[in-house]
Amino acid sequence: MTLKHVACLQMDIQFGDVKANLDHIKAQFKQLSSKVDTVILPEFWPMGYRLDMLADVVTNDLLTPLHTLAKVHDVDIIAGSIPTERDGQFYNTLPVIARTGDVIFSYDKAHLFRLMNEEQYLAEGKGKGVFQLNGVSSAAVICYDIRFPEWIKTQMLDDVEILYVVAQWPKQRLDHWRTLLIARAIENQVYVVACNRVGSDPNNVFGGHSLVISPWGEVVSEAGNDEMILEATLDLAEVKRIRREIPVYEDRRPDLYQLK
Ligand SMILES: O=C(O)CCC(=O)C(=O)O
Repeated sequence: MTLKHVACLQMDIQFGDVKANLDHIKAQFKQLSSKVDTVILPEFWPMGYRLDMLADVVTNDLLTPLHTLAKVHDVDIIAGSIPTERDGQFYNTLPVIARTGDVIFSYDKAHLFRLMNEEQYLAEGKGKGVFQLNGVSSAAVICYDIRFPEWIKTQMLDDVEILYVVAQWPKQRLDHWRTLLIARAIENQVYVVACNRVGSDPNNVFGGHSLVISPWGEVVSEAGNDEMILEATLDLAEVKRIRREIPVYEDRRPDLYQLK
């Protein structure tokens, strides 16, 4: 299968209101076109950056309704992120839910964003975000992670063709968002599918501009500042074509790279 049709749910997130956010997502799934095979949600969609609520939010069963949405709509879901708790610590966790309803993978945000106090509430993830989805080698990271090209490259070396990014990226640094995402697409020759939120919370205004970028760095589709569903078709044959044209993976010189 070389064609994929993705949909980013660029939504506003009600601060601390898990039920309202889940209801909104359920309503948005009813608006998807019949072509969509993969849906992407934003970071921390259950409650936004209401980090003092983590202990309360983790008591909600958020996966069961997502399993149902995946099965009923016959789509895979890159489920933004939700808070999880393990061994007495909270994580910013991105679950991947297959259309069968199974959680096939989950990734914990590796780089915690001090500007939003994440390090005071959350533990750092330790594993890569690489998984297979319907035979396509894919990766997923969360927001601030895109500022670390060596982290992204580490994952792309597993033959990744699509990089999913889920975010709550503030409007005031929207130029960084676009530039970093386009650079990650060009330097890794991958499709980038990035879902941001809109709206505001007591501390930030969020920038929207969810993006789908080709492995050549062209913007395939871009949202504005409003709530919307951003749909786009990816032709994965392009990844192989571009890697043949400019063989950056073969031309790498890891013997020269000292990143410690
Ligand atoms: O890196 C940035 O400017 C934004 C990062 C961010 O908002 C986050 O990781 O939640």
